[in-house]
Amino acid sequence: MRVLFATTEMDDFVRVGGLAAVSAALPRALRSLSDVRIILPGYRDVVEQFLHIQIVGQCAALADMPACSLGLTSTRDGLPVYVLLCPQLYDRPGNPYGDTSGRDWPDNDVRFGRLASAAAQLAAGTLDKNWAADLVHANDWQAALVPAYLAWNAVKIPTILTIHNLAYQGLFPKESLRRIGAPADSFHIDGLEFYDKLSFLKGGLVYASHLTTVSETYAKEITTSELGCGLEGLLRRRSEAAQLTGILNGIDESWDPRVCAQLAQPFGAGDWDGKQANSDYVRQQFGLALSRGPIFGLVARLVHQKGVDLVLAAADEIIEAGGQIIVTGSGEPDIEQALVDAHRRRPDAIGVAIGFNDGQARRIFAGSDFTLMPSRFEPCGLSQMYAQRFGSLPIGHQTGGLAETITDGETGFLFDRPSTESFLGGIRRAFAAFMAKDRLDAMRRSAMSRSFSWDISAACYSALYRKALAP
Ligand SMILES: Nc1ncnc2c1ncn2[C@@H]1O[C@H](COP(=O)(O)OP(=O)(O)O[C@H]2O[C@H](CO)[C@@H](O)[C@H](O)[C@H]2O)[C@@H](O)[C@H]1O
Repeated sequence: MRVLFATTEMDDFVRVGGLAAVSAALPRALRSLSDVRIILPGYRDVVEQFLHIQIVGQCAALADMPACSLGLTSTRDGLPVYVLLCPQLYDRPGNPYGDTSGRDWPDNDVRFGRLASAAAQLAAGTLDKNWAADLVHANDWQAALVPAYLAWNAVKIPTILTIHNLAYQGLFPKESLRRIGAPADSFHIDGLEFYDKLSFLKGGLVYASHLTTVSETYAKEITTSELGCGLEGLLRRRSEAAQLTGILNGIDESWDPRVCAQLAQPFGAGDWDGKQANSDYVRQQFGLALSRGPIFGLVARLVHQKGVDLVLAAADEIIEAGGQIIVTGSGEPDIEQALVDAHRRRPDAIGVAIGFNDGQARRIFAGSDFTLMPSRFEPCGLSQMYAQRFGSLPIGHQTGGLAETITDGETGFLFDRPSTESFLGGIRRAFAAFMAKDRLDAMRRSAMSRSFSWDISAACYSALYRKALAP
């Protein structure tokens, strides 16, 4: 079975958030089950990392989308990667979605419309004379129009769209329709139109043969007005037609503190001196005061979803009770600034590293006793799984994937509502566990024994692919 996996981030080359980790791990987990190939935009950072890209096809210009070429290359371990080469759109500084100061590129409609229409051509077999896809697996709004371009070209290939986060929809003014060469009659309530705007995500929700999201809980939550972001009606219909499935993400095998080379000292369950060496390391690295109290880590994209404001509201109580806080991540400038201000107020107790570095994140999971995840919503969440493997007990809001991957009182703590009071309830329970050494030992062992392997998820996707091909 030939599968085209369309994405805009992949840990090997470029990452903004959790999508990059999934795009690196899931296709690899599926490799033994199918011929999976990735398609990625040829961002500057991506192209620079390859020594050789073989040009396999040419895409003609379409509306405002420039002509471009399609290259084929592979990762070090041999996973085929198609790279869409269009320097005019992708050869820019900054991240995949915006400039160096974090502003979205004004032509993101054209940038990701180009990706989607090229991916549709590739899947249909008209770009690379040696390859076509039996099925397309598109991810998030950036690739959500692949099923739409296939439908507009009357190509009948089954398509799966995975929603990693419904809150990002790719909304553009009506005029974008012409810029991306979409048929005028697709601007309709049963097509791309969303409150008089063009929604890339909605295109995928309407045209994909099957939808998935990254936990069963979130698959239910997005059919409600609370978390459906205005798309709940459509999602409810697709769910009722058995066309919306929740498949939990996994994490890759590198998340093993016994062999992780980036740690100050590797350690396994029960080797609490080894874990302590990692705590000493991060405490010193972040310039925190010497302390025997717990360290609370926060590794997240710094956006409203993640409830960083709740962490700031809880900070005084954490510190008064003898705890310290270490945060790393990047995101919205005002949230980054609020964290920097908190650090300036209490440099002895709050450590902040703005930016994202995988090694740094791993050292914080290894050195912290608890990981804070007061996300308002969380489709799946990866940090709480990384944290458990590294013996940092997550304190998470009972939502989405957090509710499925944290066992309350056994591998971490769940709290009911995304409010400071409810969150503090979870934090107080964590302090109590920290004081009871036997309980802490048992919880850490239990958390660290979780595998969160990709194998189960990969088997679910593979079964879904097979079903889509033979309905
Ligand atoms: N700039 C950055 N700042 C901080 N951390 C960064 C980062 N870039 C990458 N990361 C890494 O991404 C992890 C966070 O991933 P999550 O899955 O928790 O959230 P995200 O909201 O990005 O992903 C969305 O997609 C994933 C994948 O499906 C879902 O799990 C999740 O719920 C959904 O919101 C961190 O642990 C870190 O390792």
